[in-house]
Amino acid sequence: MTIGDISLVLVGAGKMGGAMLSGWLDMGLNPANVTVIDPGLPQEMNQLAEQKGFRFIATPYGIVCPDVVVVAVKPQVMDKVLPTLKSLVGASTVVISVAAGTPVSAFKAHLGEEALVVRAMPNTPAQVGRGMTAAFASHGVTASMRTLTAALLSSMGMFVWVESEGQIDAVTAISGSGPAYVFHMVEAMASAGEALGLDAETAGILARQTIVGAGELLHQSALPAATLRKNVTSPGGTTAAALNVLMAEQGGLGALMEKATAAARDRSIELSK
Ligand SMILES: NC(=O)C1=CN([C@@H]2O[C@H](COP(=O)(O)OP(=O)(O)OC[C@H]3O[C@@H](n4cnc5c(N)ncnc54)[C@H](OP(=O)(O)O)[C@@H]3O)[C@@H](O)[C@H]2O)C=CC1
Ligand SMILES: O=C(O)[C@@H]1CCC=N1
Repeated sequence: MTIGDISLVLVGAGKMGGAMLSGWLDMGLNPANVTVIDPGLPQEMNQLAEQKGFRFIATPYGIVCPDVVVVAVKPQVMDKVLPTLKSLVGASTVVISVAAGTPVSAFKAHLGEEALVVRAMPNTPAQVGRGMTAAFASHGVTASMRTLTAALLSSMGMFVWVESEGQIDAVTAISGSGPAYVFHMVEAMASAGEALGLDAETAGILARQTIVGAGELLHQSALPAATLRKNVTSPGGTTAAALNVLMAEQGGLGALMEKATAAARDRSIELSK
């Protein structure tokens, strides 16, 4: 089965649901086979539905056993949303949840023990085909369903399976939330540029384009990040002066990143309770 043949219901048309949907439509998902459910009927998604030709409705009604149901609502509303999905999930429907925290057991509790659940953790660069998604397939998900899930999730960037559900908490902390860390780096570099005397507009352009360029270089180059870093760093030069601060064992970025990602991982675990 190719992505063009999949019948898909997306529950939750917010930032992540919308990003995935844009990516999938660009990659060949047939809009005629797509239904999006979101009670708020957000205006932006309404316009996209009219433009692309998929069905956009407020409540799950008149949908029978799609190949895939993707759940992209906040973990906090999951207990309210899942009971409304029981009637549309068939024996061969794969339920792919992208929610942080919500465990497979919560899906089975609402949809039935036999429900075929995949927990996936994408990120918003999926919107432009540069996503990173990792997923865990629960008991009962067959090889062909894994293939179908992998086809869908790898269509929006890179995709890997993880072998235990617990690893999804770490994935969430690194690649799920990760784009926000990079966007914050742009903000921090722009502020630092202003502090060094650049005007706000120029500092913003320099910071943003530096991250864009470094990201594209990482994308196009086969070299490890450490080598690309060394290629910028002249001995005794300006980069080395900055890296002495950023790579300091005490108070450097490494220690800060460990602390930040541990906080994200812990929050993911908390959300599962
Ligand atoms: N944003 C990200 O980068 C990532 C998010 N995720 C996960 O994706 C999920 C969604 O996050 P995000 O997109 O950021 O959140 P958003 O709030 O942007 O999106 C959630 C959407 O679900 C809608 N919704 C609420 N109740 C229902 C319902 N009963 N049926 C259908 N839709 C409903 C919300 O409507 P309303 O606003 O009107 O309540 C909203 O449009 C979360 O579980 C999050 O953990 C995973 C990876 C990355
Ligand atoms: O912030 C969150 O909880 C979600 C999960 C990963 C990215 N956004």
